[in-house]
Amino acid sequence: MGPAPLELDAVTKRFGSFTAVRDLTMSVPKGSIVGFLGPNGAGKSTSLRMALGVLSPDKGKVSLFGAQPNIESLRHVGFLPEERGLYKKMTARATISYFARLKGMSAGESRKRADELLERMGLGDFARSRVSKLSKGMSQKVQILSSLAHQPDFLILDEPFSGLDPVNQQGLEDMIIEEHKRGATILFSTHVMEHAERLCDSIVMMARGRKVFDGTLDEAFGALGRAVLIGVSAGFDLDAALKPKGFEINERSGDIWRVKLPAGVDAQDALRAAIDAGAPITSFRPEEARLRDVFVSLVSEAEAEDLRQSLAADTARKVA
Ligand SMILES: Nc1ncnc2c1ncn2[C@@H]1O[C@H](COP(=O)(O)OP(=O)(O)OP(=O)(O)O)[C@@H](O)[C@H]1O
Repeated sequence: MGPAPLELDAVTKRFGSFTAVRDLTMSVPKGSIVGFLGPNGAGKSTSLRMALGVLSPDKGKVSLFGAQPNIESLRHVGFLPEERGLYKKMTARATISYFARLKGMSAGESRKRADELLERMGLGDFARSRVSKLSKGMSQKVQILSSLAHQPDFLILDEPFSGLDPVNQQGLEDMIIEEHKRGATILFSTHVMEHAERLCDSIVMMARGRKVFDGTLDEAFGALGRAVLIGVSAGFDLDAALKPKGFEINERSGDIWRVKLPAGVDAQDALRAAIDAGAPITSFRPEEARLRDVFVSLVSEAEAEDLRQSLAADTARKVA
């Protein structure tokens, strides 16, 4: 099986007194597609830079194919950086073939591969156009193709979907699936949950430099808990009616209430309890959890925890 493409073991990265990544442990197993999620500033790009050896961690250990990132292991990696940048005067074809050659492909092979990839991404007619003549989305596609032209074993894509329209986002999803079928392991960062939902085996979620979740999609939905949405006629207090029956309501939108389902209790039980309590029910729908909900819930928990810790630290300072 060989070593995992990537293992981060308790890595921490500080910039001055600011900790961008704190004690992050994660693993990207061979053959997986892992989504790396988190809001702006969560520490995703910093972690990916450490994975590639562009930044060194202040603490902890990075292992790329079983060793510290080095020239040999990096040949097997394709990387799309968050900061985009291509040589404006080069043609699309020359750009892709140049990056493939840097990673060891022969000149002839790299040109053939560039043509193939440009055709596949709908850019066949622009193969000989200079990058300066391409639209923003087109040059983004050229940059993505440049990262995978040498058929890497491990693809690390930092926000690959940003800057692409919905049709091209779909094209990129298809390409990621193809790369995976070819045998590549893939790690990509995003804050668009839908891509992760469709593509990933597992996800790692970050907030404020800390890992807040690491597991499969099913486990992520499990972390959120199940719920049912019950609509009642205006003015009825469903919370007051269901609380004595052991149900908890944490959200409400107009007259639609989100009733949490404790373990072992299903949606029908909540409906029955609401009817028994005399609720004038207008609608009933078991909630279909989305990754977006899990994300919002875990990120807000992490933010609340941060706030609690800083208030506690403030109080401790004042007392001292
Ligand atoms: N070289 C640096 N010097 C100082 N601070 C930095 C540096 N690089 C990143 N940071 C800070 O570290 C934090 C994490 O940044 P990072 O780019 O890793 O987040 P991210 O999760 O990739 O966010 P985004 O989705 O916005 O790209 C941010 O607050 C950022 O300002």
